[in-house]
Amino acid sequence: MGTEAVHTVMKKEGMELVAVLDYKQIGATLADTGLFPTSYTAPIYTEMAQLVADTKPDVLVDLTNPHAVYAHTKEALQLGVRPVIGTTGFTDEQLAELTQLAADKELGAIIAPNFAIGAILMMKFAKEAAKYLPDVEIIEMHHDQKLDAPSGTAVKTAQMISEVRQAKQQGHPDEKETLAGARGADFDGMRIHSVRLPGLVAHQEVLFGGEGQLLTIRHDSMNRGSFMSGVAFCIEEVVSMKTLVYGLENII
Ligand SMILES: NC(=O)C1=CN([C@@H]2O[C@H](COP(=O)(O)OP(=O)(O)OC[C@H]3O[C@@H](n4cnc5c(N)ncnc54)[C@H](OP(=O)(O)O)[C@@H]3O)[C@@H](O)[C@H]2O)C=CC1
Ligand SMILES: O=C(O)C1=N[C@H](C(=O)O)C[C@H](O)C1
Repeated sequence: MGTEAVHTVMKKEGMELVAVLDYKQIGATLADTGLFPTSYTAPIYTEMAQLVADTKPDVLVDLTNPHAVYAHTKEALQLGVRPVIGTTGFTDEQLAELTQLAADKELGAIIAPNFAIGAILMMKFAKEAAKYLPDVEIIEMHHDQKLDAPSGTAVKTAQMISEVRQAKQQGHPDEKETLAGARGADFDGMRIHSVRLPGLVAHQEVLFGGEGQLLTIRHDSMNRGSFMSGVAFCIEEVVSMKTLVYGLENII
C-alpha cells in the first residue's frame, strides 16, 4: 500500500512527495530502494520529527501496521501535520483521543478503514438494509499477511449498521459453541467472521436474513490500485478540514 501511495502522489498533478518515513531505511532516498525511477529522489527518514522539521509536509499518509499507527497519528497531529490514515486496528479509546487532539489543534485528519469507493457503497447499502433486515452476519476475507482481525472495514460496517439496527442478539438464545470461536466475533449481537487465505486480496460479504429470503451485499478489491483514488481524494480534502473524520462515507 505504501509503495502504491508513493506512486499515486508522485503522479498526481498538484501534489508533491516531499519525503518518506521508513523505520529501516537510514540515509536512503527513494531512488536507492529500486522501486522507483531514479529521478524520484525524495529523502527517506526514520524520525518523523526530523522529517517534519526539514520538509514541512501538509499531510502525512500512514499505511503501516496496527501496532505503530496510533503513535504515528498522534505524533503527526502534535507536530501540526494532517494525518491521512489507511492503517486499520485502532481501539475506540484511541479514536476518541485522536479526535479530541485534532479538534484542540484545529487540524484536519482522516482515518479511513477503506479507501475503495465500492467498499464505502457496500457499507452504506448495508446500513440501509439493516433498517429492514436486522439479522446480519459479516464475512470479511483477506490475504493471510493481514495482522488485524476483524478487518477495519468489518468493524466500520458493524458500527454503521448498529446506528440503525434494532438491538438484537442473533441466533438461538440457547446456542452453544462446541468449538470456541465457531460463531465468530460478537458486535452488538451480530457476528463477524474473518477468513485469511493466500490468494485473497480484500473482500467482504454482508448477509441479511429474513423470513424466506436472503440478501447479500458483496465487495471485492482485486488489487491495491482499488484504494488509490480514495487516498488521493483524502489528501486533497484533509487540507481544508479542521477536525478528524473517521470513515470516507462522512465526506463523500
Ligand atoms: N484503508 C484502506 O483502504 C486499506 C488499508 N490497509 C491497511 O494498511 C496497512 C498496510 O497494509 P499493507 O500495505 O498491505 O501492509 P504491508 O505489511 O505490506 O506493509 C506495511 C509496511 O509498513 C512498514 N512498517 C511496519 N511498521 C512500521 C513502522 N513502525 N514505521 C514505519 N513503517 C512500518 C512495514 O515494513 P516491514 O515489512 O519492513 O516491517 C511494511 O513495509 C494495514 O493496516 C492494512 O490493513 C490495506 C489496504 C487498504
Ligand atoms: O489489510 C488489508 O489488506 C486491508 N485492510 C483494510 C481493512 O482492514 O479493512 C482495508 C481493506 O480491507 C484491505
